[in-house]
Amino acid sequence: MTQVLVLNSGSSSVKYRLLSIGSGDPGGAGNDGGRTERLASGTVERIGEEGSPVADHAAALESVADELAAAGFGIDSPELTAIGHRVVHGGTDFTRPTLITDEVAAGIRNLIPLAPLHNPANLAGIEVARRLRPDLPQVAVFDTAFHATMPEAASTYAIDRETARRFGVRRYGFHGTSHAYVSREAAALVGRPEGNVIVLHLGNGASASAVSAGRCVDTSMGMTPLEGLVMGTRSGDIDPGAILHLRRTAGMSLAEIDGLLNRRSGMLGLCGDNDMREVGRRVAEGDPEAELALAVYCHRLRKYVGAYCAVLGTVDVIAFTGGVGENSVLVRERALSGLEAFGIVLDPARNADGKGVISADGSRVTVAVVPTDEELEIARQTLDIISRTNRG
Ligand SMILES: Nc1ncnc2c1ncn2[C@@H]1O[C@H](COP(=O)(O)OP(=O)(O)O)[C@@H](O)[C@H]1O
Ligand SMILES: CC(=O)OP(=O)(O)O
Ligand SMILES: [Mg+2]
Repeated sequence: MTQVLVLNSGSSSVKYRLLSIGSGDPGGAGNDGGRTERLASGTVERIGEEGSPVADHAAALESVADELAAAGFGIDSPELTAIGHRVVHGGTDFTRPTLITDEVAAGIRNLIPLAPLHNPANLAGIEVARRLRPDLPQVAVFDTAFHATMPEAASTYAIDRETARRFGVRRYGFHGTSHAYVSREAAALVGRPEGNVIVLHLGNGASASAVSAGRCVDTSMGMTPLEGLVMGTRSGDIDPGAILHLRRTAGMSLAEIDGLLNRRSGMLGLCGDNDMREVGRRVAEGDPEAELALAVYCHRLRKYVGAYCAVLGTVDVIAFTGGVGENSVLVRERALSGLEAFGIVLDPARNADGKGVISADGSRVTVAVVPTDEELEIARQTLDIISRTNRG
């Protein structure tokens, strides 16, 4: 048995999970034959927020170590084999899980301008974990990796080629660990591992992907995790002309525009709440601001579903995942309403239940709720790299 600690350091939280993984499962895809056991897990939240006891990521990692110790697992345990880290942006340099060295850490640091909300947090987690356990192999698993196989037609922005090349302006895509895991699970659910899948990962950040035979062919996030769907605090798609207008005519600084689009937009900007549970409550009370916010959110989602039906040609299964995707009956219902002509028909009772298949028996496309498990996927990929490294 080997133990792997997975750290998913977000901008304001650190999720951790300690897993025991049987030696027969060195991390490959597919089922783990029940050999994987969750020993401990948790989330340290509200990092750096006003009044929070957790000042920064270093303090958060100390809390993680304390919580593990309280559960009977010291972070200094000799049984710990490796630490796997989620890293959001891998750029073009990192398209596979990578053993972390000083050079790799520097590479992740160089990518901060492309993911200013995420890479600093990921890096902080890596630095503290390496300080606590310099003896252990630590592996970075990149959100961008799964999307590296996107066709050029999907990854290329239609701007001057030379400028794009010089400054790395292209589409990378994110949440790849989740899209990889969920698309595989969804394809298996309908017995079509080579099938076509649309994954809707709806968390605080949100993205859609179109996956064919296990390969990502398009995704809604782009060069940064700002493009695409409406999110908790991010705008998603917006006319770049609007940004020029805010700069030129409204005189906003780039920092102000950055703050606007990344932190004061999305559901928060539209209605003052970024928690979909609260939005749902307000919609039930007939609150017009919340109603418009939900309408914008679901309209954008429906557009991407339609677009990815076109990109894929045929669709076997649509999978909802992430905190909103797994829990919001309302979002699933609104996003897929009116798509009967596409062969997409929900079963209201199954949708309300929200477990597994939620489409009607006659629906040509299967719709399912598929809980994501980024931590398990990161643990598998971490062990996979380590066993490869050990084999030479
Ligand atoms: N029961 C629920 N109904 C609707 N939304 C929910 C529910 N539970 C959680 N959510 C939403 O899930 C979102 C967080 O999703 P999650 O995947 O945990 O985020 P993260 O991107 O931080 O991993 C929040 O917007 C929250 O409102
Ligand atoms: C890339 C991204 O948006 O991640 P998260 O959903 O964790 O913010
Ligand atoms: Mg998430």
